[in-house]
Amino acid sequence: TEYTVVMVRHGESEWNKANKFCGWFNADLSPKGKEEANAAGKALKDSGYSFDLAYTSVLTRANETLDAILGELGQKSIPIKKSWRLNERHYGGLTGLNKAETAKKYGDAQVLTWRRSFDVPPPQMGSDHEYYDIINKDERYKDVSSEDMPSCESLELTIKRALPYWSEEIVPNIKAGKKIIIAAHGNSLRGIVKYLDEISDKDIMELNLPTGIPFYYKLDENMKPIVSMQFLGD
Ligand SMILES: CC(=O)Oc1ccccc1S(=O)(=O)Nc1cc2c(c(O)c1O)C(=O)c1ccccc1C2=O
Repeated sequence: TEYTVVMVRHGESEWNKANKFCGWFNADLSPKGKEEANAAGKALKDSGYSFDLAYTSVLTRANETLDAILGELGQKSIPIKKSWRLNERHYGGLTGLNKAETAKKYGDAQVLTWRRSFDVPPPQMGSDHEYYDIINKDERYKDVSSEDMPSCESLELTIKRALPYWSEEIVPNIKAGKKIIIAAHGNSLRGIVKYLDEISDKDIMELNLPTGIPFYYKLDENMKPIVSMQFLGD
């Protein structure tokens, strides 16, 4: 038995364009990001893909990417399951800062440490942070327990909260024979990919998934990759 699952990182967001840490801030796709999403849908359509079930985060940029893809496929009626566990990494107090502001506020050495660390979180987002209320009071998180709600995340913590969703929610549906697409974020998809291909902590930090280009895994009955991270159009 062989299962195919498709994954795609959302297209460029308005904050990516401004090189600002976005994380759990709910930025929209930029016009370019929308174009990327449409192109992803066309690529999947041209390759003859169709899906029974879709997964995404609770963030609009991923939801819009999925919506554009399903629109291209004429499959807007399939069930879509959303979870905060597929959200982007939470950048805590860095949320909203751009490169210059980050370096100015924390210094290049600290930035370099953060960039190179798998388990070092950025500073927490305090309740005085300008984006604290818009994130923590968002309806999207009404069912998330307060101990699950992060104030910042290392890549390690991001992966730790994403993987249970893969194993407990997505895998059973793959095994049930559902054709699945996951539209999520760079770091939540890193978690799934790291687990599937048994990638080291060090190597996963080198892996930057391109935006808006779908890739698939072919998995055997034990969910072991037969084909890993095959990008469409390759
Ligand atoms: C390409 C770019 O301008 O990246 C930005 C964007 C905003 C701030 C800093 C930068 S940077 O040029 O220092 N590069 C840069 C900086 C960083 C990261 C990163 O992946 C990166 O590429 C992180 O993952 C990261 C993770 C957790 C805390 C801080 C950083 C961080 O400070």
